[in-house]
Amino acid sequence: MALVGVSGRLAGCYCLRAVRSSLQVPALQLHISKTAMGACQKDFESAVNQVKLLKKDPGNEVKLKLYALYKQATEGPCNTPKPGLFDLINKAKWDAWNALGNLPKETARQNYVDLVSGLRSSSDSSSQVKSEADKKRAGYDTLVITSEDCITKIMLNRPAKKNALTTQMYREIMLALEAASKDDSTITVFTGNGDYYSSGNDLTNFTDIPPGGIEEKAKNSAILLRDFVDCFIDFPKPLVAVVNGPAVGIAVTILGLFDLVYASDRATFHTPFSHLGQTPEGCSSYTFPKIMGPAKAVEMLIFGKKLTAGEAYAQGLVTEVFPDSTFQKEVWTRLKAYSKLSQNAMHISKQIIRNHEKEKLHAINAEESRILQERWLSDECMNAVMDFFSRKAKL
Ligand SMILES: CCCCC/C=C/CC(=O)SCCNC(=O)CCNC(=O)[C@H](O)C(C)(C)COP(=O)(O)OP(=O)(O)OC[C@H]1O[C@@H](n2cnc3c(N)ncnc32)[C@H](O)[C@@H]1OP(=O)(O)O
Repeated sequence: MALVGVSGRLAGCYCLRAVRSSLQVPALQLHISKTAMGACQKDFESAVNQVKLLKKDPGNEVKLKLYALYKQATEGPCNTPKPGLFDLINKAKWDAWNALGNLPKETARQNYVDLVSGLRSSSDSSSQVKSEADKKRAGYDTLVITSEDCITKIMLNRPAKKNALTTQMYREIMLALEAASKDDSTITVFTGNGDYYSSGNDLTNFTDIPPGGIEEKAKNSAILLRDFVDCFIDFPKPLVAVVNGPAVGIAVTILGLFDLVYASDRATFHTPFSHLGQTPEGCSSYTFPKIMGPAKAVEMLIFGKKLTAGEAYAQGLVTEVFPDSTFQKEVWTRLKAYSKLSQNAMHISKQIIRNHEKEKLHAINAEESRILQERWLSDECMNAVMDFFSRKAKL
């Protein structure tokens, strides 16, 4: 379970700043440290700044060590009250700090400097190796993007986590869509790497709490969600989902904004919002009743009924279902043929079909995001996330 920070790789300074904040090592605290510093004060301050520049997420264990050493170096031994059992993040931080016992401030400072220096050298060497891969992936950590036969393929690439969508991933998808809207391709395709299409929102997104607390987290998440969905509403080219396996949550709702949805017969479609104390997003409160009629939409969006690929086809959410054994071959043959059609005619046709709904969709998206911002602060939602991570609940 990710106790602090974001799981997965962190691409840039922004993310690391967020991680650092979640560990409560703000730069403002440096003035406290100055009084306690001896000979290596400069080294320590410089190490604190270098943490911001690390390109790779060092992982929760290391982040906890950094936090503990920082607190020990600046405040001495831990003597604050132990957080409650369910305050998982603060308890993990408190445990890490408390474990340092009476370690002298000078030693903690030195250990902090040594730890950061080790992280920097491993980060430098791994970024050298990565620079080769970057040429292919064009700077995306969580997606594999390829362009071939006038088709840009955006593949979700966290198979070990069932392609659950982290905040980094939402941002990378927005960048990828922006790039695809301007490249030479005629069609843009979304698919997943591994056995899942996507298990939806990564629930660890709810555990990385910024200094402003959960209200700030909910507000930022609602903005990110709204911006993310807006990119799909506005995407100008034919957008195709190649649903290679089960799809959950936002990976399903957003399909209502795609132009074609091809599914393997292994795929399932599940929107368990009421199980999670949440409400529909991705404009599904509007697109699903429109696509499948209100009764079937309610079964999915309120009661969380999981559809097979065949059922999703019967409801109109899926364009066509293929046997899994021939899925990739059949779908890509079809898409390659489509991609040779007249580019401008396809794009203009999409505008004619979609444009008259755009304004409405943006308004619905804003409203769904606003409602979710409130939902994320509810006990129902928080308990559901806790249950998932304590292995009490799985879909
Ligand atoms: C900016 C914010 C926008 C928010 C928009 C809101 C969107 C709403 C939604 O999307 S709601 C849907 C949320 N998704 C879920 O609730 C799915 C939770 N996952 C599961 O129930 C199961 O993992 C499963 C049914 C998808 C797959 O079960 P299975 O037994 O086959 O596999 P594992 O559970 O062992 O999964 C392998 C590892 O992947 C991790 N994982 C899978 N999905 C998620 C997820 N959504 N969030 C976080 N982590 C996920 C799982 O924890 C395993 O990790 P581990 O190997 O480290 O244990």
